[in-house]
Amino acid sequence: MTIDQQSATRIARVLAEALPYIRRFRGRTVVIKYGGNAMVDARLKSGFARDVVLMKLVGIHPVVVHGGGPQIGRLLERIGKESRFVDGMRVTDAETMDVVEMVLGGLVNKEIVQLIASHGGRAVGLTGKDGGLIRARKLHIRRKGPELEQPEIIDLGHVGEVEAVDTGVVDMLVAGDFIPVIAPIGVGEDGRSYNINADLVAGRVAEVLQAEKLILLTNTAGVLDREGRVLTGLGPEEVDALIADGTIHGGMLPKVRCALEAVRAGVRAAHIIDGRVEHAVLLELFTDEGVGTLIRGEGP
Ligand SMILES: Nc1ncnc2c1ncn2[C@@H]1O[C@H](COP(=O)(O)OP(=O)(O)O)[C@@H](O)[C@H]1O
Ligand SMILES: CC(=O)N[C@@H](CCC(=O)OP(=O)(O)O)C(=O)O
Repeated sequence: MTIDQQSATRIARVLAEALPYIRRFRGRTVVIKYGGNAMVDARLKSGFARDVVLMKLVGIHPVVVHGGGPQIGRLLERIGKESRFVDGMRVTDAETMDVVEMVLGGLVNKEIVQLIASHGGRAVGLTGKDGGLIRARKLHIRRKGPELEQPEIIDLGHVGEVEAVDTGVVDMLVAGDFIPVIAPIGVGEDGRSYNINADLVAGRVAEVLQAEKLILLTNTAGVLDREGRVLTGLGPEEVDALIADGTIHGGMLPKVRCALEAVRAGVRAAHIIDGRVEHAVLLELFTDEGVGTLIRGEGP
């Protein structure tokens, strides 16, 4: 194959820009949360898989945690069940839990594993049940309305939060040059399955692995202000204010919360980026500008 002068110059420029980042991140772990809303078409899914395989090729260790909320919603709709969310969390009764487990642990997980395989990578799909990866406990949401004296406790059914992460199985896969692909299902002490928001799982996995980066791929350009502009360099105070005035709500709530937790707990950086942009992950990793919203820890 021959390449023309213009393409050769462009490739050389891209490589020169990427090289310092490749050197910096080699041997380090990057946790990528692949949201269901970012899995929109075959071209984008393929681009995502290619990026993950390329990272591995240059010596970075990607660990994928995926969502699949819209995919769960579609199957529930087919069986005549309505989806209901509280603060971005799906209310999950026993029947919904079965659907969640089938869609996340089966359909979506294996689709991503296969996508990575078709681009030359070796991925292994896991749920939090495999190798004792994610111990969960029931999540209780507390809400304090202006008219309430005591906070109201909302029962979301089989919705969990992460109690503990044992990354033994992930470490083993990474050491064997595999790419772990994790579905956000945890198991309680009682042996019950829990549906956990994928952002929360990604954040905790990144923490325990002390990842270089946590990258959350979603369907917006990042965290947006009321005028729709992308905000970046957000710390705890800014995030609190944006939640309080309602600018950040719904599905963006668990993202910003887990990103803040992760950077507080030692993950070097957390980013919320647009999964609808082709090669968004590589643009974030390997360009000076990066993309989307950077979440920072304490201080300016
Ligand atoms: N300030 C905000 N900036 C961007 N998106 C926001 C904001 N507040 C709420 N959202 C909502 O959060 C959604 C992303 O969360 P979610 O639907 O759970 O995506 P994912 O499937 O990627 O986890 C956006 O599509 C948007 O509707
Ligand atoms: C408790 C809870 O809400 N769990 C999520 C798990 C999937 C998920 O997080 O998917 P996205 O990342 O695509 O939103 C759900 O049932 O939709």
